[in-house]
Formats: sequence, structure tokens, C-alpha cells
Amino acid sequence: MKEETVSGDQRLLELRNRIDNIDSEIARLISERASCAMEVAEVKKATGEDALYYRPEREAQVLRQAMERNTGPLTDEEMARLFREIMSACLALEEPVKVAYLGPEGTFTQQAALKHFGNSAQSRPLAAIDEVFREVEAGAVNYGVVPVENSTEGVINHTLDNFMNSNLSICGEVELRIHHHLMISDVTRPESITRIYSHAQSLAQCRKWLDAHYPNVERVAVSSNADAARRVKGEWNAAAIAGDMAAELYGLKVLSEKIEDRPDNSTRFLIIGTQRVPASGDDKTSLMVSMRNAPGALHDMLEPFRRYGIDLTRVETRPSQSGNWTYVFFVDLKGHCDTADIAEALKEVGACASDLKVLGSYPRGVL
Ligand SMILES: O=C(O)C(=O)C[C@]1(C(=O)O)C=C[C@@H](O)C=C1
Repeated sequence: MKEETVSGDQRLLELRNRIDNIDSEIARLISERASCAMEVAEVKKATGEDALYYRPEREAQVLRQAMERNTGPLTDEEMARLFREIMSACLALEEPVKVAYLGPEGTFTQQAALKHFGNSAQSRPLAAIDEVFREVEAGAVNYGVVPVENSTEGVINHTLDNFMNSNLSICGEVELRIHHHLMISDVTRPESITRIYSHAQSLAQCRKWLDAHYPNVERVAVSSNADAARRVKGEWNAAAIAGDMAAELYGLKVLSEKIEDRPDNSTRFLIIGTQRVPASGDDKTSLMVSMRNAPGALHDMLEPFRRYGIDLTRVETRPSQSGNWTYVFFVDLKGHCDTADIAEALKEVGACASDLKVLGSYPRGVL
């Protein structure tokens, strides 16, 4: 028995020594990589004033390679997340990237910003989607992160409408699995809950669960999930529906976990900026098309895509801001707008549309 303990201790010591040696090797390689990124920055600086340090297409390739190379035991996603952070730190050495997101702190949009840019980006919460657009346009930040669609509740109109009056383009997308929890503060009495705060979209995403568990409790829609969590602090008869980040930020206790009606509930966010992103090898293109109000207009718009075999992943319709009963179509398709077939199809669609704007070609979300 005693001998076994001794040899167990010995084995542990040996393994930890091995880990120490591996760690110093990893640290040496990370430093070497960081020095390389600094040299990359010098090369970019030599190109002139508005050198672009953040390169979405290259980041997507690095993350995809990390996943393809991976042979376990870590999952591909875990491996890519580690590289996400290394690259985030390397980019911060080149130039710290400034990102605005739809706040306040603790929202899913903050989580999306972190997932996309990593922890070394400087991020700033703003109160409204319009403000995020404005700050990026004004050059106060380099990029913005805004929600665009939810798999349960559909499109976020406010984001699409902002593109009608903006010259910003889409440089990336990020998808986030959305898990909602019912949370309370340390003074809340669970049996006395009479009010549940959350963002309207989140209340809608948990409608069935709420009907089953809190049918007679008032549902109060507030400006964000984080705001809901903040309100609950100190209210003995209220609960909030929000995510992990909000629970942590406001020190709330999770009463019921993962209460969203659909287990695959996810939200897609857009990265907005001023940069044109080259092809990464697996890209998407977003368009905004205005058609004349005539019979067959929608068919005319879609037909060239069918002919060139282009895969449309989404078509949304929004009322145009220029006249009653005229519409703008938001179209997402697979591929980059520099690809010959897509460029040809766009030329044809442009010829029959009253307006066609490529909002951006960008790498498909990796993580
Ligand atoms: O390849 C580049 O352009 C780099 O700047 C290096 C690097 C990296 O760390 O791999 C860092 C930032 C860019 O957004 C992309 C990649």
C-alpha cells in the first residue's frame, strides 16, 4: 500500500516535470510567434497610413487549420479557441483593435465580440445598434458587433435597416449558441416571484417554458438581458432571464438552467467595419437589393443566382425607407463576390435592380 503511494507520487512528479518542460517549449514558441506578428506589423506599416492590421480572412484560415490539424484529445473547437486567444494577443501587439458592441456589459453580443476577437481586443459597450454603426462610421472604433438573426425568433430588423443609411460593410460573422437561465439575487424568495425581466426576444425564446412553469407571473420586457439581471439585484420578488455572462457580472444565482424552448437556439452576429475582406476559401456574401415594384421582380432577382448555381442561404424583405409599399431584399449567399460566377450573377441582378449593394464578402463563422 505504502509502496503504491510512493510510486504514485513519483509518477505525478514525473508527469508534472514533463508538463513543465512542455510549457516552457510552448511559451518559447508563442513568443517566437508573437515576434513574427510584430514583423508582420512592420511590413503592413510600410504599406502606408491606413495599414490594416486585423485580417479576418487570415484569422479564419489560421483557426480552420488549427481544427484540421487537431488529432485530439482536445476537441477541434477547444483547440481553435486556444489559437483564437494567441492570435488575439499577437494582434494586440501589432495594434490594439477597438470594438464596439451592443451593450450593456453582460449581453450575448459582448460574448459574441469576445468569441470573435478574443480577450485582447479593447471592447466598449454601446446602448443601441444605431450607436454601434455611428461609432464605427465616425472612426471612434475599428469594428462593431451587432446581432442580426436568431434561429427561433428570426431577423433583427433594426440591424438590417441600419444598412440602408450606412456605408459600412460586413467583415465577419459569428454564431453563438444561446442558453437562457432563470436567475435570482440572494434576496429573492423563489416561491414569491411575481415578475420576470428579460429582453423581448429572450422572453419569446422561452415562451413555452414560462407558460409551463410561471404561467401567472408578469413578463416584463426590458432593453437587454444584462439590464434584466441588473434590475433583479435587490428585488425580492423578481427574477431575470439572461445568460452566463450576466449571471456572473451581477452575482446572480441560476435557479433553472437552459430554459430556451429550442435546444439549438442560436444567434448570428455581424462584424461591421470599413474594410473589404479578400477571399478566405470558405466565404459568404451579403447583398442589399432594391427592385422596382413590378410583377415578377422577385423572380428576376433570383433567377440569375439559380442559373449560376449559387447557393442562397437567406432572403429577407424589409420595407424600403424611400416609399410606401416598396421593398428592399437582404440576400446572403455562399461564396465570395470576387468569384467569377458570383461576379457575373451580380452583374445581371444589378441590371434589373434599381439598386444593388454588396454589403460585404466575409469568412463563414469558424468557431
Ligand atoms: O497574418 C497577419 O496578417 C497577421 O497580422 C498575423 C495574425 C496572427 O497572429 O496570425 C494577427 C492578426 C491578423 O488579424 C491575422 C493574423
